[in-house]
Amino acid sequence: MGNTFFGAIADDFTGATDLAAMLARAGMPVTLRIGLPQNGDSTAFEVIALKIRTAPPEDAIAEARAALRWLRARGARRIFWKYCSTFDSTARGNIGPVADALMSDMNVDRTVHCPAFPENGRRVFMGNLFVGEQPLDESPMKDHPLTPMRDASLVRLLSPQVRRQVGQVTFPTVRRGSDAVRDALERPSGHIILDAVESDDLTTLAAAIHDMPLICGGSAIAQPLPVLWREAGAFVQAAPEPLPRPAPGRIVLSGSCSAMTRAQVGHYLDHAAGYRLDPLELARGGLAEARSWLQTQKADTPKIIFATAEPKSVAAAQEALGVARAGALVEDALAQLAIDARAMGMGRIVVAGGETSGAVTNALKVDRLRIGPEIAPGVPWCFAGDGTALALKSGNFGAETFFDDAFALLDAEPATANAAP
Ligand SMILES: Nc1ncnc2c1ncn2[C@@H]1O[C@H](COP(=O)(O)OP(=O)(O)OP(=O)(O)O)[C@@H](O)[C@H]1O
Ligand SMILES: O=C(O)[C@@H](O)C(=O)CO
Repeated sequence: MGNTFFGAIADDFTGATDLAAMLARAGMPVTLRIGLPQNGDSTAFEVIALKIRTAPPEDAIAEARAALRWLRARGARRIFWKYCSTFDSTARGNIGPVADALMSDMNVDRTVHCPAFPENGRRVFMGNLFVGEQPLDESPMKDHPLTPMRDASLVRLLSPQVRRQVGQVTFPTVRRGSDAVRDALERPSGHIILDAVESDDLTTLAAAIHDMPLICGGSAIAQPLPVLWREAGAFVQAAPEPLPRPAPGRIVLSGSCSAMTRAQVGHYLDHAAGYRLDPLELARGGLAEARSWLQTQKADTPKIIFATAEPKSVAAAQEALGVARAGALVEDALAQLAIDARAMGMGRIVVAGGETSGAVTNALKVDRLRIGPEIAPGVPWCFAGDGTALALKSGNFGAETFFDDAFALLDAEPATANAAP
């Protein structure tokens, strides 16, 4: 048995950094692994970033199971299946199929699902997921390039994906407090969706679920849990360590087409040099022009390379090339450009988009990240072994000024990993 207490399996890379940020906020020394770890060492809080959100369900299940085996072999007693706070999934999965598989392997007959992240406007009321003031299916998530969300009812979204029953603990019970939630969780087995409207509701829920072996959801429910585990003396906490100082060169690479990223890119282009990638042109002419453009740039001036586009233009590229090929062309391009940027001395790299972040971190051969200061709720600076700083931004996270906020924070930061709040 190893010394791991908490083990998370995240379905994409920005989701993994988001979860790691919440644990770091709670003062936890968290290690973020990119892909299934190949080596034997482990720490008390492990987050494994996979890239399985849109993979075929069989592949997603196989990878999640392998991650579970790795974590349990190191002693993990709490497993967290981290998916998107906007429940991003295709009709076939992978939220449900992976949750079912983890339940079977762990031999548990119930788990909870809590995607709510009130600080970022994701709220669950009577089992319906809201983004800001809009139901999920009326929010910009309806136009997501890979996982368009066309329903807001979590029961209806999850039921076709799972073999077990789907139940609910709704808002009136949550507002009656942790004991009421605990009582309500005694009865049903299967998948139980939890309502949460404000961050206080997450604290209520955490007190009711902190001893469950498997928790599924967004990152926010993870923030109130460590304090409860620490009070119970469940793990030994390591001291924070200083972080490296990355090379000052900087670049933003954006493959996210979310509404917020579009606003952030627009804002940054007011004062940064920009190069737009178009999947149709990439298919025709390859990447040479973009690489040449990058070579003309100075390392430490603000710059952005982006495929970020309006839904109409994304749809046109997808129609011509197919969804997967359009996505892969952009991801491969940004991955190669990240390699070029790092070779040019850009040690501060902001990536927008979960799939895009997966492609970039894989290309940079990053296998482990330490967690630094949080730029915006759910987006921390992360530090690779060679000192490169990466901020992996979920599509809809951050303010309009996010890219400037990110670099300003790093310019100012004395940098200690996982400092307690
Ligand atoms: N102009 C474009 N046309 C077609 N596809 C694009 C275009 N730009 C980006 N893409 C693809 O759209 C997908 C965007 O997914 P990604 O996960 O990177 O962003 P996101 O969904 O906004 O972020 P998150 O998952 O963190 O919310 C990627 O596969 C990307 O390659
Ligand atoms: O939960 C979220 O919204 C994010 O961590 C995410 O998963 C985006 O890909």
